[in-house]
Amino acid sequence: SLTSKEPIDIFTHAQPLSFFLTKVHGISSDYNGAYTMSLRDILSESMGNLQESCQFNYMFEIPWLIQQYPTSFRQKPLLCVHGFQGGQKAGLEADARKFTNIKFCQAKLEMPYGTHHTKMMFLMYDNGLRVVIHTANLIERDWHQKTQGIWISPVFPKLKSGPSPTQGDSPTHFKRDLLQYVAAYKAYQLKDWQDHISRHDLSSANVFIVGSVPGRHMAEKKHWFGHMKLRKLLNENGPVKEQASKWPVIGQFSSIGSLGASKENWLSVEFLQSLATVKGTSSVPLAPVEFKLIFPTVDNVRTSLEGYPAGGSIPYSINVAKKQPWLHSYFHQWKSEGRGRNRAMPHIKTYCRPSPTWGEAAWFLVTSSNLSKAAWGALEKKGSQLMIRSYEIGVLFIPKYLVENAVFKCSSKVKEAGQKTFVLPYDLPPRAYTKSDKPWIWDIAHKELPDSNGNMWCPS
Ligand SMILES: O=C(O)c1c[nH]c2c(Br)cccc2c1=O
Repeated sequence: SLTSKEPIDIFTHAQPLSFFLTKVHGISSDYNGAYTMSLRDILSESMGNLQESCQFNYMFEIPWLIQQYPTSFRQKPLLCVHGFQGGQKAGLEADARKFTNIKFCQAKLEMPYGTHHTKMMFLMYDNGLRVVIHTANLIERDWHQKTQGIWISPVFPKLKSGPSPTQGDSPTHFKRDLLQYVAAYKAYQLKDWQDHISRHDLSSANVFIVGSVPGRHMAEKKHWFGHMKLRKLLNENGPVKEQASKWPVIGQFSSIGSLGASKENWLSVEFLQSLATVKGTSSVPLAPVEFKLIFPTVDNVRTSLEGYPAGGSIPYSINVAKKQPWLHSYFHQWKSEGRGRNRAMPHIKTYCRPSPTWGEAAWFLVTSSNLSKAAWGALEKKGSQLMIRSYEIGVLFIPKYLVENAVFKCSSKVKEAGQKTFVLPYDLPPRAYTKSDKPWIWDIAHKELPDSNGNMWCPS
């Protein structure tokens, strides 16, 4: 059982799955203990003596970010990797002017409508390298009253031999795939971090990387990124057909892109085909697979801790929603009674394959990728190439690399969780929208019912 509240003890107690939610202000402390971390916790001295760090993200509040490091670490070299251009890039650099230890790397975004969504930390300690992959922007609001997901690696020790792209890899090829992801930036500012990674022993990594990099990926590269990487990983390491071909698939996210005029355009064929892949086949799923999507209702947002402003981070726009009414029949409410987070709106993105009895799961993915073709990729030219617009990254948990079973025992009831239970961010089974439920759409005004803070919502 958990004794102290020291971050390193929370970390140790959560091994080997090492999957956390961010602490939430304003809920019972019962739900801010085991399996939860704040940014200060992650960066704390108890987790390691920091030498330098690298923060990949989409949004940054520089002074707030520096404040989350312990005082003794605030002058250490910090590289911030972003996708901003023009005025936003200038604004970011201006905010960091007085912090002489901060450098920037602008990720190239050559595909229109692409963004740098990836949320990842490289933490170099005096005794090794730690990697964190998560879903929160480096802004206070993202760590205050939302549900966010975090995977934290062990501290990877330095290789006694010199740098190597292959030495110190894990059965999940974590080192190969992380180096491949970082190399895709082709950015000189990342060279030192590529070197750091190659000099460390990542053989204890027990999750797979599922990343996205902008571009038109062909031939073998088609399976390196996006939903085709997930398809490949599930083809090689997924559940066997006999066991899971009738199990449902869950998608949970905080934003949605244009998916086409009907489900066949992308969602239920191309995307679901990847998510429903079982070992040995990536052909069209034998029996139709149930696909359940978890996306907040207007009422979920209105009654949340933040109230309607929570919807400011759930950017589903009416112009996109009106083109795809067919999508909303897949939707389920945000419910997280087990984690005490019914009112902490999701900014986490997760995908998983639970059993029909909801007590087990064949795999679980936490990622920056929302439900969009920009993030996951869309096949082009008769499926010969995968077109991706944005940078994304997530980690895939496969039972046989983590527990002695072929499936995870899973539950959101954190108070009942055993050591080997996969503690979920939301309740299963998912709860369907009621007749009167509407999906949250951020540019629709709400002037009738006040939110939990007594305010209305008047987007301009
Ligand atoms: O990568 C992310 O996390 C996000 C990307 N785009 C956003 C927009 Br557009 C509006 C509000 C919030 C977000 C956001 O949180």
